[in-house]
Amino acid sequence: MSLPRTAALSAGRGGRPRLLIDAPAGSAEIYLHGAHLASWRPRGGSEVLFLSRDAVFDGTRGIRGGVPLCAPWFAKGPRGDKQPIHGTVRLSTWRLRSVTSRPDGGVNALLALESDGLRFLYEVGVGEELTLSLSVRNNGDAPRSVEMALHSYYSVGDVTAVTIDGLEDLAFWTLAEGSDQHEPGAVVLRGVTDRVYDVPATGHTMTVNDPAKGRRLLITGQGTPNSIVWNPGTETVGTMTDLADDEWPTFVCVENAIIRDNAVVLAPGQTLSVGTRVVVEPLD
Ligand SMILES: O=P(O)(O)OC[C@H]1O[C@@H](O)[C@H](O)[C@@H](O)[C@@H]1O
Repeated sequence: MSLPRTAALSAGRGGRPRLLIDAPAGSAEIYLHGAHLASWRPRGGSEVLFLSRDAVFDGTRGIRGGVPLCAPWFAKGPRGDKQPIHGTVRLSTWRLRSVTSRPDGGVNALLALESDGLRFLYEVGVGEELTLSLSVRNNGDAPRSVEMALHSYYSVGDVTAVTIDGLEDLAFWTLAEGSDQHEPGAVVLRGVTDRVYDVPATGHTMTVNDPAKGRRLLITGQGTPNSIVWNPGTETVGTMTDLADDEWPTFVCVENAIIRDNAVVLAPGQTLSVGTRVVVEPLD
């Protein structure tokens, strides 16, 4: 496979193969382990994604930060009986299928994975905007239940000062508060936050306002009727060996997903696609 001059395959952290993209419209780093986007910078801008300094790159677990892919299930699956947590694809080594330059100065990278009768394709569009498109096809001969999440970790200046627009009055559930919770106004993160929202599946935008970095992130889902907002806070950060104790204020996970009651049963030959688009703007 030939690569454009704006991309190179090389050994990254832990000697793991990763694709480096340095194109006129933006740069990125994608590990083949988990098809894990670990970095994205629009040209002239700063890093958008969070990556823990304690992230593990030995292939035994998902990389803490960036954009882990959760599939073919999320957490322990719709019935709570699946392992490993968040599915197998973030632990699998993907194949790089193609890397192409775009006329707008961006680059598209396409990765593929065949796993347990499912064929995954993942396109990462790197430029002034970030586009992530993940599809799964049931290549087996029996129906398969599938969940997927683009588990994005965004770098923020101070998570306690962050507000998230676009989720006001939408129903969410948490383990602590139960289901069908509602909150008026923007989401403010106070302590451990782990919410699953029901949102319009396509074209719904959430805005992460980050005054400490002076920017906002506009995150728009495609085929994703759930959004997850997660930050471990001081309460749970200590239980995580691949996240440093002082890092929780510096990121927020805002995930586009299709999980739980929205899990899809794919007939043989059927495909399910989800996506996310991220745009960075200065905060006025
Ligand atoms: O530690 P993991 O498996 O990467 O999961 C991190 C978090 O991922 C979030 O999506 C979940 O809602 C949280 O419950 C979970 O703690």
